[in-house]
Amino acid sequence: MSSLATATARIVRLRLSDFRSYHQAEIRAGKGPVVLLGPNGAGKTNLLEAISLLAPGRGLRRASLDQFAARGPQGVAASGWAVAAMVEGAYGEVTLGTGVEADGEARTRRSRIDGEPAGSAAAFAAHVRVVWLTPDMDGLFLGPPSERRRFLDRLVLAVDAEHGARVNALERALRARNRLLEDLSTDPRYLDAVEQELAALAIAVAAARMETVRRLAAGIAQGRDEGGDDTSPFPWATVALEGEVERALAREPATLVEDQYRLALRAARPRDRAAGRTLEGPHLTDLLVGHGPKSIPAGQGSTGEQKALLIGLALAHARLVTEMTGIAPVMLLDDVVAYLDPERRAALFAALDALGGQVWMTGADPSAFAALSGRAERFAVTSGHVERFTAD
Ligand SMILES: Nc1ncnc2c1ncn2[C@@H]1O[C@H](COP(=O)(O)OP(=O)(O)OP(=O)(O)O)[C@@H](O)[C@H]1O
Repeated sequence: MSSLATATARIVRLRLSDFRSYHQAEIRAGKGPVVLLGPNGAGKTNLLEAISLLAPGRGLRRASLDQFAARGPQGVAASGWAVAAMVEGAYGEVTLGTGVEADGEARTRRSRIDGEPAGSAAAFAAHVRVVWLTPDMDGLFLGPPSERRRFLDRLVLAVDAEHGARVNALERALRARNRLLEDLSTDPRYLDAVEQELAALAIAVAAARMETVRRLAAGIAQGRDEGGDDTSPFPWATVALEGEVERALAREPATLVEDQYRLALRAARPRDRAAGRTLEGPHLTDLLVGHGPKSIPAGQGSTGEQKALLIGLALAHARLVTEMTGIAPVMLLDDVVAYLDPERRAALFAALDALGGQVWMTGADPSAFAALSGRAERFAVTSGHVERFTAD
């Protein structure tokens, strides 16, 4: 894409303390792609997960806070944990830290920028953006819409750090409405108030998702215009949203759609009370992905085609993040390379080079990264330890 900015944000040092399988670990990375090598269960994904906590949210496994603290041999968890990354970026060097303080009074996650308290990891977005692809995503196109919604919200979050707060507020408002509906003695005015807030949040969430999907689709179209052809190893995708509110927003002004949705909620109270949940709204939206060259829904492609499509989508997303933020994101590719044939591997490495951001990849077999020859920074990961990979 011609408009790609050249700024990058690289993690030059990553430090973990009592995080997952690590008591203390440090990685110093240079300019090349980082390759983490080790057998299954060695702790490679744990390292990527630590980096993913530099992005807003709960990281690439969507783990709860108590899962991060390292458990000792007796299963006793450390009282705190920390991830700290020195990032070399547009504003020079900055240290981003996140974790739970040991023996801290409240067991809440705190974030710091150069030692100063930051609101949350969302504040890191000015310094670094992180995009990831993990084996968990393999079933994305065949799985339930909730998984694609989560994937979609991550896409949005990478370009709009406030999106997470918006989605959480929407979920809270939905829970509040469902609770009020359950109680037959609820004063309808309470419901009016909750539904008003719910409608405003729903429209904000839907609009943010639509904007990201529109930009993503435009970026994919531009990539095709600039020479991406239908025989590319990572096929271009069609992306669209399927939902009532989105359909209305495509036609009508947001204020009108908000009113309509609020009235629809009011009219649907008996139905939703009987169902025990709210049966209409962007909390049920689906992300429809298609295999562009084949003109079929993504889920109808072969396993390999779905994987290739997902990689193509991740690359398109990383380009979008670069275009919108001016900084190429750090890309985390967990167990992606080993499954590709040599031609696709080479194509992936070339696409990552073109993106220009820092890449962290994992694999069990060093030969899968041979095409990177001397450029990659390789580390051997064993249970609880990371060191430079030396065996050749
Ligand atoms: N809180 C924790 N404390 C201690 N160990 C943990 C904790 N959470 C996970 N582990 C351990 O980390 C290991 C898993 O690490 P990880 O998922 O990073 O492996 P991996 O190298 O990516 O493996 P694979 O190649 O199979 O994907 C497991 O042995 C698991 O028991």
